[in-house]
Amino acid sequence: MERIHVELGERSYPIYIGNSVLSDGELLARHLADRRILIVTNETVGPLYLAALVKQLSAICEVESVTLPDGEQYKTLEQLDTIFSHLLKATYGRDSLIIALGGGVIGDMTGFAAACYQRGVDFVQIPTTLLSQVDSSVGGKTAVNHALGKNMVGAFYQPQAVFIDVNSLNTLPERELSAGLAEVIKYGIIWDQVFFDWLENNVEGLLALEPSAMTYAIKRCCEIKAEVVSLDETEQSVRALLNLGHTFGHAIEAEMGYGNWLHGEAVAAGMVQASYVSNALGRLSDQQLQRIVSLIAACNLPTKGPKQMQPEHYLPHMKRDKKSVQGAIRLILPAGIGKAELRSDISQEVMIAAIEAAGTQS
Ligand SMILES: NC(=O)c1ccc[n+]([C@@H]2O[C@H](COP(=O)([O-])OP(=O)(O)OC[C@H]3O[C@@H](n4cnc5c(N)ncnc54)[C@H](O)[C@@H]3O)[C@@H](O)[C@H]2O)c1
Ligand SMILES: O=C(O)C(=O)C[C@@H](O)[C@H](O)[C@H](O)COP(=O)(O)O
Ligand SMILES: [Zn+2]
Repeated sequence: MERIHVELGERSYPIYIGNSVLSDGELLARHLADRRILIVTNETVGPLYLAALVKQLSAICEVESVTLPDGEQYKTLEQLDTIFSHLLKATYGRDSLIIALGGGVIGDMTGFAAACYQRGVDFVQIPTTLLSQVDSSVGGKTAVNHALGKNMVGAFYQPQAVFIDVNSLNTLPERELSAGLAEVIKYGIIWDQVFFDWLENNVEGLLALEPSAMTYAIKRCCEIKAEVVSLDETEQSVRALLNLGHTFGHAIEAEMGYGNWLHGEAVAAGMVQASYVSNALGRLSDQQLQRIVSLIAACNLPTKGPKQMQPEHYLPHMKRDKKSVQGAIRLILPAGIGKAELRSDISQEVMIAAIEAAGTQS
């Protein structure tokens, strides 16, 4: 069992990574005993993992569950209300604890519900997708979508603990595994060239769910995310680097209709588009650009934008991005491999040229 510490003063918490975390009664009891717990899950993950978790928890606490519909299109205020209604009808108090059992959609919504319910109750993340294990369960960004933009209504609200059971990936569809690898690659590009090199040499093992490769990748991503979040919890500076590819990617998700392009797929294409901007500025060599494109393609991820989107379709979304200042778009751009920078001096012409250079799907 691996344990990573997220250092945030009184909001610090552990991340546990292992292959039997969900059946480790002693570990769960350490964090959850004697609490009144509501598990939030969805109609796909519930049938797979809810019964086993409830069985463990029933021995140590009072537990109920609520099951939401599955999909990015349900990451809405309406579904949040379903959680609140359940909590209120069953008279959950401020001493309650909410568990997110699922991928990033369930994690982001449950975290936001926990931040809001009676002005804040404890919550724990049990992420079951690769993407949520390497990224969304850590760091306390919680939110729901708005028709006009991704994650536009939310809060920074940290969990009490994160329990990552690598075995849960065995039931994950291949497309979702690839989507998670997009955020894995992101860490290599923005922070750790050695990790990027390692990824190039271990793609096959990761796609085959080889346990030691997968556990290492999840651990390294959580270490990097914990380090970045500890330095800058509320994205005043360095945390913005975790947004590589997201200004373009969120535009794709919103424009294409939530759920049509998976978050990881949109981020993959967005990282390529951002890399073309860097290349045009002389901050990323042709060879480095090609390595990024090749690694993304090797993970069965898109390297080009959707054929339905012309460059001008991106811009209204990009202007609403949360990193924008007074309507000016700010981009995270690779500065070589293993390093990235926040740039606010990129003209829209350069952005459009990069989207065109990256290409659109045929
Ligand atoms: N808060 C953050 O820092 C952060 C970081 C990255 C992404 N996100 C958000 O996370 C979301 C994407 O998360 P995601 O990729 O996990 O998508 P998701 O939550 O939609 O899960 C993907 C699919 O896999 C299913 N699933 C989950 N676990 C499974 C399992 N073990 N076996 C079989 N099926 C399983 C889900 O039901 C869903 O159909 C987006 O909304 C994105 O904005 C947030
Ligand atoms: O944790 C962060 O910070 C991130 O930016 C991680 C991203 O992968 C994630 O998609 C996040 O939800 C995007 O944040 P947003 O502020 O652009 O909505
Ligand atoms: Zn993301």
